[in-house]
Amino acid sequence: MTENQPIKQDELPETEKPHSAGEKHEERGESIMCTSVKFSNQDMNLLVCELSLVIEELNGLEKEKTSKSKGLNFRWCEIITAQNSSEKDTQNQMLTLHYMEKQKNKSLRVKSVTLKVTGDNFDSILSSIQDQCQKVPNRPKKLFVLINPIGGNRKGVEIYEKKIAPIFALANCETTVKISERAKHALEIGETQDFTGYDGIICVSGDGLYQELLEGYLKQLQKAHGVDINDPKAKIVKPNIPFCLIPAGSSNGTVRYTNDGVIDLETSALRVLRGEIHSLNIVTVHEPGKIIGVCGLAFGIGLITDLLKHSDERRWMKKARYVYSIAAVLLKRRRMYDAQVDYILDEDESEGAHSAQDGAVQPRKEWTEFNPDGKRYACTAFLVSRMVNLGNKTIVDPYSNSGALILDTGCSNFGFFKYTRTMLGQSPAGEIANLHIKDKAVGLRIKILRDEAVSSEKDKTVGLKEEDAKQADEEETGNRGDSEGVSELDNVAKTEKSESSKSVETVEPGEGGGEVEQIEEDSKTDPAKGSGGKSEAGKKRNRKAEAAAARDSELEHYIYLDGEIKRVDGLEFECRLHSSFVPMFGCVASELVDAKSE
Ligand SMILES: Nc1ncnc2c1ncn2[C@@H]1O[C@H](COP(=O)(O)OP(=O)(O)OP(=O)(O)O)[C@@H](O)[C@H]1O
Repeated sequence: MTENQPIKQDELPETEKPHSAGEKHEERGESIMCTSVKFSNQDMNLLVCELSLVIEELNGLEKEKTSKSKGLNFRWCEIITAQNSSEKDTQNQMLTLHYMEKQKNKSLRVKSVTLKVTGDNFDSILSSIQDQCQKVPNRPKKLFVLINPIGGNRKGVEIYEKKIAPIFALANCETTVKISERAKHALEIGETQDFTGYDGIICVSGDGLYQELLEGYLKQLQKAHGVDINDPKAKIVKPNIPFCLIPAGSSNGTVRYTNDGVIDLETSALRVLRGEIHSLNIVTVHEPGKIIGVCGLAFGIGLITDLLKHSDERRWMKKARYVYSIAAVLLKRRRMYDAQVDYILDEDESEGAHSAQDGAVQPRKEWTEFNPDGKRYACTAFLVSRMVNLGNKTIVDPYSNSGALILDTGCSNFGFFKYTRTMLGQSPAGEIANLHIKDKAVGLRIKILRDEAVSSEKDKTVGLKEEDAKQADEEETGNRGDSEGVSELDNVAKTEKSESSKSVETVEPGEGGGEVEQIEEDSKTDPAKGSGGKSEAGKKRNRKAEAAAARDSELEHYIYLDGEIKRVDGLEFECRLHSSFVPMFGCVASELVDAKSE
């Protein structure tokens, strides 16, 4: 495979196990060469065929008609290579076949079998097998490898050297290996590296490094083709070198979705050799006039960002920070924001609002405004893949031509948990009050509106630094001590329990809006609490209100991109989904294959 050849997609057969020689016999194709071998102490034939490598009993063809013959039938994509292992047995000509085998848990493992060649054409049979291995469609000959040394549990380099490099070496893949030296280094590498001649780009990392490398590479590609990547309507050029992620990150979402749920180092490396390629959607995220990110999993604003930022600031709490932040943000400081949201749906996928041929954005539909009363949101998220409802569970289809929008206009905590469980593959959530799901989304525009009254209140506090906002936050959640933290978590459980016993509760828009509204309300009835209040309690409340407003203004400037939070200056974003865009070594989830064949 060379860089400019079209990638042969989805060409490979679905099964991944060598078959007994009698099964699927028709799939072996024409015989190219044959020799006699000893296998399991039996005299057998070794046949190099067009489609497969067959080890079968002598006269297997005739025998097969009457009884099931012993032996194996490997597709070429399953054979890694063949080696001369005669040095282990100088009296005989020994040939070792290295192949991949699918395990019960869907992972792939390297296996070997050694045969004594009793025929007199040892050298030619060996080179014939090696030739066939080189001809496997999409099996790379030259790979570019980028390792994140600090991703996940910081073992990227060790993982690559011990587990991955030997597999690529076995398959005679030439590799160029680089280690990212700092944050965003991958972006620079993507923009500047000459990828000519590479048949695959391998990221030994989590999702973050891969997204950075991809973004840089896309920028390089568009520049070379004179396409303005900053324009959300531009037909951006697709990469034609397939990617693969070796899961060395923390969450490894891309690997999960593209590898049938298997997050396993060896399996990912073997997927590269197997050469099965499917293309993933991406979403480009733009501010007016400029691209600000590329995502392969999800984009979000609001609750999802607030949660991540809250927990990021408490890294010292280790894993407990997630539970703590969920409790703190959901129960105490749920922020609502005003926004105008517009979207485009790909309602007729058969015709395709997006052309799968060139990845161009060709929406046939106009933007539709999503217009709930009051335009208030707790969260807006754009999932890059569709969630497919399989009845008893949901599954992410990363190869669908569209994504899903989640518009939370103030759903209850229980609704939020219920939907989160759905996204993790549990049973479909069904209707949830104030949670609006738009399936087959291909475009999203968000403009955060800053209400004049609130805005002027916030503007007064703009001078307050982020630290002041944090301090207010700490006053509310951080300084209450462990026992109170625990009791808050208890409350989560209680809330969940009580809410689960009734029908989904509707939260009025603004109810979760935090303390600002509450204080404004209080000030109407209690002058001491109002802005003119002179009492110490009143002043303290005012200070807290100002700090909370500053914090909310601050949070309005954070967006969520594939698990990372990013600070941006503007309040207006446009997201465009580019379907079937990034070629990725992987497979289709078995449940989706089953569902489609039903
Ligand atoms: N040498 C380095 N020093 C500091 N940061 C780095 C270095 N190399 C890469 N990074 C940064 O590490 C960040 C996270 O990388 P990555 O996604 O690989 O791991 P992760 O966050 O643990 O996994 P996941 O994204 O799956 O949760 C990226 O944003 C990247 O910029």
